[in-house]
Amino acid sequence: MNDIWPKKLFLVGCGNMAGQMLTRWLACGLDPARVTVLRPSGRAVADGVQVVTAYPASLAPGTTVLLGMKPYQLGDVATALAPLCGEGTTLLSILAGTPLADLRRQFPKAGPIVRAMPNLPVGLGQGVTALHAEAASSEAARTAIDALIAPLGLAEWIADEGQFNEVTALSGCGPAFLFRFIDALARAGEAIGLPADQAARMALATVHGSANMAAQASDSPAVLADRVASPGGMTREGLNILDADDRLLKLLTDTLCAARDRGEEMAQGG
Ligand SMILES: NC(=O)C1=CN([C@@H]2O[C@H](COP(=O)(O)OP(=O)(O)OC[C@H]3O[C@@H](n4cnc5c(N)ncnc54)[C@H](O)[C@@H]3O)[C@@H](O)[C@H]2O)C=CC1
Ligand SMILES: O=C(O)[C@@H]1CCC=N1
Repeated sequence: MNDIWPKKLFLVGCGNMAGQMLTRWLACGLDPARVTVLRPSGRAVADGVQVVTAYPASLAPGTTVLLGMKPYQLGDVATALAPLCGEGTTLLSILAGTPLADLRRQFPKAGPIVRAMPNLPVGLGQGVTALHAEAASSEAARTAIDALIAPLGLAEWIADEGQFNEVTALSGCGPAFLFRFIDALARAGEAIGLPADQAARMALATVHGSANMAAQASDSPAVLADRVASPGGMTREGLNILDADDRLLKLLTDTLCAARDRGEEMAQGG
């Protein structure tokens, strides 16, 4: 089998998100000896993965650098990291609201720069990662990134970088909205009289089973919803509440707009 992994992987920051990506890569066969993590705490990450608290003197050609810290730290990180990045360095950025042009300005000598927006379920191989590469990126660079991202779940190249904040709102932030929904479903069950722990278990299992079913069905979720609703039955009355004046649709549209708009602010340095 072809070696799908970068020769070396250098992670700048390994918190919630980058940590999930690394967990999955290691579970799928990435040799930990190829991985170095820079993290201020110096805390161990995984068996065999080198952790450093300062930048190395150089990066080997063929290194892929994952920018996994917070977006506002880009300037400080670039000051130390950019001199280490040459043509043989690929940069993969998961920084929300941070356009490729800003990254290129900070890393003028680096090789291909790819913007990625993963979400937390990548740790299970069930995530979504949106991708966008600079127009000048070679086919080989895109293929290498495809191979690296494939074990994480669904990968979607986004043709227009201008839509990156929209996809971030949908799939990057999406797990938080779904977690909130599961919690609200459980609390609503409690509000109508069910024991809290039982409602929590049943809400989670209902969402889990329904998501799995929707993923395997040939029909759309909209059609599946109607299939649950027996004519004249209970579900229809519930759907009527969600559907009245497009209530749920408007709520989610407002939710995505707010998240998207924050991405726009972050892109302006806010
Ligand atoms: N949490 C999520 O679901 C998602 C997060 N992202 C992006 O991932 C990035 C990280 O977010 P989280 O993992 O949520 O945050 P986090 O706070 O869990 O992780 C950030 C990590 O960076 C480290 N760090 C801080 N300063 C550093 C420095 N100067 N050099 C190297 N490492 C440093 C911190 O120790 C921390 O472990 C952000 O840019 C965010 O936009 C993208 C998609 C989803
Ligand atoms: O909240 C954030 O800014 C990041 C982007 C997507 C998920 N977390």
